[in-house]
Amino acid sequence: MAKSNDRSGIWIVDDDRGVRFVLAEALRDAGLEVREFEDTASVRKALQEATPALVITDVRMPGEGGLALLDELRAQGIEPVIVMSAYTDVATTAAAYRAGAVDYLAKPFDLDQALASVQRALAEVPHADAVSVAPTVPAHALLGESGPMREVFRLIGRVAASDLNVLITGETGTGKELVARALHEESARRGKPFVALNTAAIPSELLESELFGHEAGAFTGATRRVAGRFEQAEGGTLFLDEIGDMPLILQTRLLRVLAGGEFYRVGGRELIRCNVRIVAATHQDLDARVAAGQFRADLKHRLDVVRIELPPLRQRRSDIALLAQHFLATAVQELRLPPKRFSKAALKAIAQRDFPGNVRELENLCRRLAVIAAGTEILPADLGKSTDAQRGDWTDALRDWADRALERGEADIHTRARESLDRVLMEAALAANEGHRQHAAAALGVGRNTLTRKLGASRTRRKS
Ligand SMILES: Nc1ncnc2c1ncn2[C@@H]1O[C@H](COP(=O)(O)OP(=O)(O)OP(=O)(O)O)[C@@H](O)[C@H]1O
Repeated sequence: MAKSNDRSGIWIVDDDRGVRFVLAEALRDAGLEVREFEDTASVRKALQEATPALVITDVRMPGEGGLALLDELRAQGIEPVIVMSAYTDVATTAAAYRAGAVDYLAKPFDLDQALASVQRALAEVPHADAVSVAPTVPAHALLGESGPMREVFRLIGRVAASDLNVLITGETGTGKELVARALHEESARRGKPFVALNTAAIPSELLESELFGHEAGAFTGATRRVAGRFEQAEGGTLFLDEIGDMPLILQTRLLRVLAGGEFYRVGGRELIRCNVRIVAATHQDLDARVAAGQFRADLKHRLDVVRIELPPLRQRRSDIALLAQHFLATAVQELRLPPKRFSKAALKAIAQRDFPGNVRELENLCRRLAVIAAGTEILPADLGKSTDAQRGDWTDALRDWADRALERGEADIHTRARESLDRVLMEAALAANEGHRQHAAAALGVGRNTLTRKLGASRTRRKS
């Protein structure tokens, strides 16, 4: 068959179906054409008929690995190639760049980071018009009919067009990132990048280079110049999530950049001017952190020009039915399940629940119901099943937590999970034994010293 000269589409090569799916969905959401491959053999076959605009490949796969494919692609003049891998050792990374990769995504990666990398790479492709590149991920609908949400919509409408910095506050899962995207989409910056960075998920020693980029040779392993989030967001909006957790030293650096509108890359000498709107978010009480000396008052003033407070879901129960129906329909469609709907009684029962994890928790519940409810109509009894499943098997909740933490690339997941496990067990045992340590230790089947040591560790950590 004749091979077309058009370079079209992004080809994703990974034996892990989950990674392929998530990445492909994100790229399609951004308006890009995507093909998925589970091994290099199927890529070689497809190359006989078509030429991709860009290839994103995993390194280690059963059979032939991604680096061999890179050689082959280079021989055919097919560039750029982005490599992704869970192996971030210097040898693998260096081998990928030597073989001609333009970027290296360390798994688990942040989807915004992957998208930014793809867009940078596509900008280099000679016939890039063969691929439709949407500059931003389209905003997902921010739903709500309750009084508090109407107030949020009104505020978004009022401040979006201004270039004022916005601080969004609210408990976890209340939709802070969605509000930030809505602010961007409703502003004149729409069409320019929306770049999100969770400052709490990045080790503090990497945060500076993540924000401002670095030059080749700036530190060990910095083999080439990398643009930071500020540069990636040029002309658009930079969303700094969990700003309350930003280390003080970086708060100082950020403040200087916001005040002066210019910065240096790490290890760089060229002063870079930036035009970026900052939207920050936090689930913490920023005023309390300022009072405690953990957050700079002057930085807070810069960020907190307009404040949007997202109420927890339990304070806007009238939104629950609308959201639940939306999430159920979306889950059914995504998972390709037969259509399902809530009975009136089930919707009423859901609306009466408290959701400590807010909209995200409701979304997870609806996804679970989409899978486990037997009939086409979800009944109150199905909710019971879902709760029992959660209560009976806490590993489901742990799994949800781990999935989320991994997706966000958070650090020290294992340590934090162990600490939570210890804390929950100890608190439960102490409560059940009226605070009597010896009895609590005996009930848990651990020694008293172990209990005391762990209690001490958990207290210190919570204070810090
Ligand atoms: N009003 C809403 N309408 C539709 N979906 C929503 C709404 N609010 C939140 N969601 C969905 O709930 C999930 C959590 O929202 P989001 O990530 O914006 O919360 P967040 O407050 O930024 O959470 P965190 O503080 O944990 O980062 C997302 O999947 C989002 O799409």
